[in-house]
Amino acid sequence: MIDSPDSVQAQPAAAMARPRLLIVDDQPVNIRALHQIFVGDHDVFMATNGSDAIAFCEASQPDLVLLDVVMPELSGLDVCRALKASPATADIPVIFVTSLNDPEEESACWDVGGVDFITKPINAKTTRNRVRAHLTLKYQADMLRQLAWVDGLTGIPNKRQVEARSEEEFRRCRGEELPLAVAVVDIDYFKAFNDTYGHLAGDDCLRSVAQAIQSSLQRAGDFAGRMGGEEFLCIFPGTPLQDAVKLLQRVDAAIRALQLPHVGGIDGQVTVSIGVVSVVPSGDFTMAALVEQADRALYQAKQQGRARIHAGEVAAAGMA
Ligand SMILES: Nc1nc2c(ncn2[C@@H]2O[C@H](COP(=O)(O)OP(=O)(O)OP(=O)(O)O)[C@@H](O)[C@H]2O)c(=O)[nH]1
Repeated sequence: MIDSPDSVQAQPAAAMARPRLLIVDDQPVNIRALHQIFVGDHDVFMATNGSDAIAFCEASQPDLVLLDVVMPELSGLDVCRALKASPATADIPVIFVTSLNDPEEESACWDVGGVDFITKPINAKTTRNRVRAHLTLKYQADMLRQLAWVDGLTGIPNKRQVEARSEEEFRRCRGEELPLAVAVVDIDYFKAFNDTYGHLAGDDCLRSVAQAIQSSLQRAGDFAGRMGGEEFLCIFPGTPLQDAVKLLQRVDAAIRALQLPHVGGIDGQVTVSIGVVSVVPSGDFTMAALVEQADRALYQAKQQGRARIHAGEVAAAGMA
């Protein structure tokens, strides 16, 4: 089962090459023993208390944590619980390193989300193999998540991810009575671009446009993805129509700034047409209907000459 994404972007596939381990123990002598086992082929980081461990995980996302159970202030159980509660750190596997020989304590380690145990005094070979097995599982889960949610060509969210997240935002905006703006961004005369410059150049163009769109969305909550072909969808939660148009002018400017030549295009360069609508979701109105209205607005932008933004009226729902 692959989790629904908070935000899944392309990740470097080299994660397994030199995994990043965090060792957490209040006793430096224990840290040293584990450090020796892994330092040759892992990047090893160390923390001597729970707060530092949590802060490190949030900031640096290690591939795996080796966590002592008994520590002053925050115990290993507290640390693991905190990591699992935060979407940013929930997927980091935690292996407990424990000298406890108590079934109840052992059970508590599973309950807070640990993936395995290593008992002290540690056996170097067992420790190595346990860590390797869990790193492999983590790597495979990351790969699956990426394949499922990230567009292979451009590295931005794919249609499935956009649909999952936009449904979530739609429900949230309906609950909070906020406007939700949706825009369809479509490259102009892209067939002619492919015909003139070739399919590989077309792929490069798609990657550049995707990155330009992505980097011009800066507000938390705004997101974009590739819906297929040369079409992208942008979602702006909590945004009335006129504000969405301003945000899209930035998107449009970022794409023009690429100055990608296109002899069959508008002004001799790659441009996009954009259709945008915004609505405070209510009643039976659906996300699919909102996207359909944005598509209609895109059609208008194409009809009016391309290389422009058309702000559409939303039928059958109050305008935002
Ligand atoms: N290089 C490349 N081309 C693609 C990809 N996906 C779709 N296309 C091409 O995108 C083109 C889209 O063409 P049309 O739908 O006719 O639209 P257009 O030529 O952009 O015309 P307008 O949208 O009306 O301005 C087709 O030629 C597809 O083959 C892709 O992944 N890579």
